[in-house]
Parts: sequence; C-alpha cells; structure tokens
Amino acid sequence: MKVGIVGMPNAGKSSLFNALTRAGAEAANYPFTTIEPNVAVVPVQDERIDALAEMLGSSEIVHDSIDFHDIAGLVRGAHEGEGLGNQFLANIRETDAIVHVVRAHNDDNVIHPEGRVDPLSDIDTIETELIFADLEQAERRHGRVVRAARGGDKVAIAEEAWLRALIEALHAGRPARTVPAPEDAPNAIKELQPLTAKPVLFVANVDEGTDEVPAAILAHAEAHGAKAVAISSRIEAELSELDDEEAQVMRDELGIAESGLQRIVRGAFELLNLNAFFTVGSGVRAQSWHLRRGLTAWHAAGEIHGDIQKGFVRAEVIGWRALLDAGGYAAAREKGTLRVEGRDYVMQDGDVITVKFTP
Ligand SMILES: Nc1ncnc2c1ncn2[C@@H]1O[C@H](COP(=O)(O)OP(=O)(O)OP(=O)(O)O)[C@@H](O)[C@H]1O
Ligand SMILES: [Mg+2]
Repeated sequence: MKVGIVGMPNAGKSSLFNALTRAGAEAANYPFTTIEPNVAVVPVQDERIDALAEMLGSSEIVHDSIDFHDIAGLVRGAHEGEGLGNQFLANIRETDAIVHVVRAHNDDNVIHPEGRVDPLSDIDTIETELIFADLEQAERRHGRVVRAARGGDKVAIAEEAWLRALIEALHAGRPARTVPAPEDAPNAIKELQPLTAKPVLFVANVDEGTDEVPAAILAHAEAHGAKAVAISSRIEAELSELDDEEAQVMRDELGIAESGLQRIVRGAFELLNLNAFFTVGSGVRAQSWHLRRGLTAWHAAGEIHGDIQKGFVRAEVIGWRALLDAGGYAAAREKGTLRVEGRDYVMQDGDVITVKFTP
C-alpha cells in the first residue's frame, strides 16, 4: 500500500516522515530494503501475528507495511509555478491514499509561510492546489482523447464525456471524487489517477502533550468522508531516536497513549477499508497482509502470489483467536474450527489462511 504525504511548507511533513523512516529502519527483517530517500516503508504492527508465530514456532515474521512518500510543501499558487511542490505531485499519483499534514501547533519559533496559524485556511490552500493539479492533467488527457472520440471509438467517447464532466467539476472547485467513474471506460481513472479522488487522512500536527484532533479539522474531515488523527510530528521524530524503553517512559510522561505512527497506520487501514489476514506455520515465515473488506479467499490468494491464485483449489481458514485457542492446526482441525472454504469465501479481519493450489 502506498501513501503520499502533502501539506504546506513547514507543516511538519518531514519530521513525520523521518519518524516513519526510522520506524521502518528498525524492521530489519523487512524483505525490501532498497528504499528511496523519500520513501519510508513502515511495518504495520500486529500483536495477533506475533502471538501466532510464537505459538507455532515460525521461522520469521514479516509484517505488512505501508510506503509513505514525502514531497516538498505546497504553497498557494503552486500550480502557477510557485514553490517546488507542484512538480513533485506526479510522484504521488500512483498512491492509494493521501496523508494531509496540517499545522495545528502554536510554536512561534516555527515560521508559517502565510504568517498565521489557520488550519482550515491551510487545508483549503492544499485542496485547491490538488484540484488545479488534477485540472491540468485532465485537460492534457482530454486533448488526447478527444481525437479518438471523434473517430467514433466507443471507449474514447465515454472517457471524453467523463473528462468533460470532471474538468467542469474541478473548475467549480469540486474534487474528482464527486464525479462518478465512467462505466464504459473502465481504465479512465487508472489513466488519470486524480489526486482529489483519493481517500484522505488528515494528520493534525498538534502541540506536545495532546493527542486530540482540533474540532475544526475533525469537522472538515467528517464533512468530506475523510479521517483525522492528531500527533506531534516533532515529538514523534524525537521519540523515534530513542530506544523502545526510553520512548515508552517519555510517552508516559507526556500522556500519549499509543505511538502516533501506529495511529496513522491504523487510520490508513480504516480509511481504505482494509482487513488484515495472516499466513503462518511452524518453521516457515509468518506474514501479515491486507485486503479490502468484502473481498474473497481468491483475492487473498492473489495477494500472496499470482501463481497461487491461478492454481487456487480451496482454502483452509480459521480465525486467529480460534487457532491460538486450539494450540495448533491439527488440534483446530479436530475441533472443527479449521474450515475448508471455496474461492468465494469473504475474508474476515484476522483470518488465517492456507491456500491449496495446483502449481
Ligand atoms: N508539533 C510541533 N510543534 C512544534 N514544532 C514542530 C512541530 N512539528 C514540527 N515542528 C517543527 O517545525 C519545523 C518544520 O517541520 P518540517 O521540516 O517537518 O516541515 P515540512 O512540512 O517538511 O516543511 P517543508 O515543506 O518545507 O519540507 C521543524 O523545525 C520542526 O521541528
Ligand atoms: Mg519537508
């Protein structure tokens, strides 16, 4: 899963990113260690997979992860070439969701690009720039598609009509998510990847010692079908430099219940309607995965490996708690809690799956 971080200059994006990067660096067993400088791979902590792996004696644990992409801050007028941010927006077109960092702290030592702390105005600035960025892309694409549409190509005609509606909406200041996808041009959204169609997680960068989202930001998020969490980017960056025990002591002193980073990870999961599932066994790798709610055992197989999905025969499924209670697969099979399911079984959060397939 990929997430792009946006926000005003000095909003606290890089502090957050640095904290995320260190969280990722600590996961030494993560298989993809070639990380670009502006991409942080953050493991999704999950006590359920840890408990199962310990009980079964797995050889290693590979946690599911989220890639966070940091880009330069956006200023008002970025689409007209102000600042640096606009050119970097292309880097986050292929993400699944956007994390929008909003300055909500009142530390006078940190300069605000517009000279005052006003979260809603900042949000508006960024949302406007994202809309302009989409508009530019949509117009460019429209210029290309319109010729094919004139030639009578059915898919192009559908895409052209959609692009026209989209351009009109963006001109009126409405995000791309308000324009329904064209049924007859199934790849149109994938071609364009509009930023304002992506789900948004607002991260209120608050003063130290609080973890409540300011009411105005929360209300804005709720009104737009988005989610919001509060963290102090600076504290998270500082905490990430300590070892676990020291960090816990400092968290207790500050009254912060949970790692802000995990709050963001969980927020992203909820935002994208994701469930976790696990593959785990004795002497082999235990791994956690994610899947959109409502998807099936067949989709889960595809996450694990394309060949496993292709050769799907059946799945053995059990809830993580039932497997833990049984003490192992054999006992669970005897108790009847380990079930055989077909490809259309809808995966539940916390399911443990073993896919039987023909190679
Ligand atoms: N919650 C906070 N309270 C006080 N200071 C903070 C807080 N969060 C971040 N800062 C400080 O704000 C400054 C800017 O933070 P940071 O570099 O993370 O912003 P940025 O969004 O990456 O900016 P840019 O867009 O310019 O890259 C840093 O000095 C950082 O320590
Ligand atoms: Mg930065």
